[in-house]
Amino acid sequence: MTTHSQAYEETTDVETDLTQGDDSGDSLTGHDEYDNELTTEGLELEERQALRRVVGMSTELTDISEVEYRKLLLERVLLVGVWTEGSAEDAENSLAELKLLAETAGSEVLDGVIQRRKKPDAATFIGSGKVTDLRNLVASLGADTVIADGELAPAQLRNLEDRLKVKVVDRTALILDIFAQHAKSKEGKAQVELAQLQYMKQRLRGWGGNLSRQAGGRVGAAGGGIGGRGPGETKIETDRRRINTKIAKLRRMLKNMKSTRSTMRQERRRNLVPSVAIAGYTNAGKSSLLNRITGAGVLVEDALFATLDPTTRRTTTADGRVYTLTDTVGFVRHLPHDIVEAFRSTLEEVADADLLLHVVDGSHPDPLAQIQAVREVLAEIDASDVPEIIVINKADAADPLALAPILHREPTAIVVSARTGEGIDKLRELLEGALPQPHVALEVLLPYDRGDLVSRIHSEGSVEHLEHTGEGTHLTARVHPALAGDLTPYQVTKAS
Ligand SMILES: Nc1nc2c(ncn2[C@@H]2O[C@H](COP(=O)(O)OP(=O)(O)OP(=O)(O)O)[C@@H](O)[C@H]2O)c(=O)[nH]1
Ligand SMILES: [Mg+2]
Repeated sequence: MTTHSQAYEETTDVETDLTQGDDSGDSLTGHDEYDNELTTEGLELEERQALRRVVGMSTELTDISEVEYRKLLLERVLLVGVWTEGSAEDAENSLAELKLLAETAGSEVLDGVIQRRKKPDAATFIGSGKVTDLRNLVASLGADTVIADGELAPAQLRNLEDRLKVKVVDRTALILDIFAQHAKSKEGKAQVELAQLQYMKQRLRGWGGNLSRQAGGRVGAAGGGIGGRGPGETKIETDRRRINTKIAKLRRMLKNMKSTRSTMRQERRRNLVPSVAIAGYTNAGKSSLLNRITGAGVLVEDALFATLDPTTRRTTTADGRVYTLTDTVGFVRHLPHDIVEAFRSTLEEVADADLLLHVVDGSHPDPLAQIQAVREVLAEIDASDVPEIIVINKADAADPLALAPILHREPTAIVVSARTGEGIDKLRELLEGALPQPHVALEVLLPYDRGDLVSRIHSEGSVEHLEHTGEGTHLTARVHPALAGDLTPYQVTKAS
């Protein structure tokens, strides 16, 4: 018997009953078998309460341009998951992560329940009989929102809201909400808004269906004008049109921003400055690592998705070669596709890098799953071919025994702690060795009045040997072709 007491201190009988058994539900055929598992003793008394109208339900889209939807106002939430595959522990980890996400979004998690099913119910996500029990639980806890650990189809969302009588939100909407709260730059905000609108557009039917009923006989939406009034369907059509217009506008805006960004990138390319991107699961310590390596003061927070805007810092190798290090948005399991799509231009930073520091939280209960999830996103943004160094962070907090399986799977991984500095020197060494080497190897003798060229070799190339002689500075180095051109007059011999 497994319980969720780890993640949810206030574990109820409900969830323990739902997590019986220890492997995938092969023997389970239909949802009816589950309908009596949820024990609800003592909940009958709450029956009447369950039907009460919960404050904060009204989420009618009055003005699309405000993306009202962004303000989910999740307050007292109940989490619900469907455990379809993997171990009980995996299912619990997933719900524990959902709890972190919900808290990051600013809500108070009252409880979490998991139902063991072969697959989510097509109509109601959890078994249809379970919905009644869930409604009782919602009522007894006084929850105002239910968050489903997955992506709900519009019909599932509508059905659940109808029956639970509280707002229902899925994992995707929750992540979008966090992104909306954290986006700071103009580009970041536009990207999130685009993702939200796309998500909302697909669900307009579901939301609209509920909303038109909620709106009752009210006349039209504010700003809707003559065309905006009338029955729900018409309003949905109006909303859809407005959303499409807004989406097109955001796309244009982002396209312009993207070209600025790629100009900046091209500039770096032209100067042949190697670029290193720090990628990894959210909260793995990417920003901390950037700070530790470069001394940058990037925001570090024990929150998911603290960083949405990529920060690039120039720094130098031990031998003075300049490279850039970019901190990026964190990844998460099932990162909503709309987000990946919207953040594509930001994520191109990763795909375009010469080297990837893939940061993993060594103190996390399931670091290998994190690595897997990150690699899935990397593949989605065509970054699978970028050379990668796996950096297992938080060594100070991790159980050394827990690190063994990761090192076994990823033998070239390096263990560090951005907090204590452990392993950082070794990481720098590894990183510097993995930077692309300039192609042209040469040997030059530079007169002492050409100190400018000596410093260029240091910052743009890599010095293999340096000696001060009577006639000037004698250097063997590798440099990029443009610099090699400038050095030709001083060349002693030329290797290939
Ligand atoms: N114990 C320990 N905690 C760490 C270490 N590195 C980072 N942290 C903590 O982990 C949390 C997340 O760190 P961040 O650097 O913000 O992580 P991030 O990967 O940038 O997170 P997002 O930007 O939210 O995706 C913070 O509370 C850090 O203090 C470490 O080496 N050891
Ligand atoms: Mg960060």
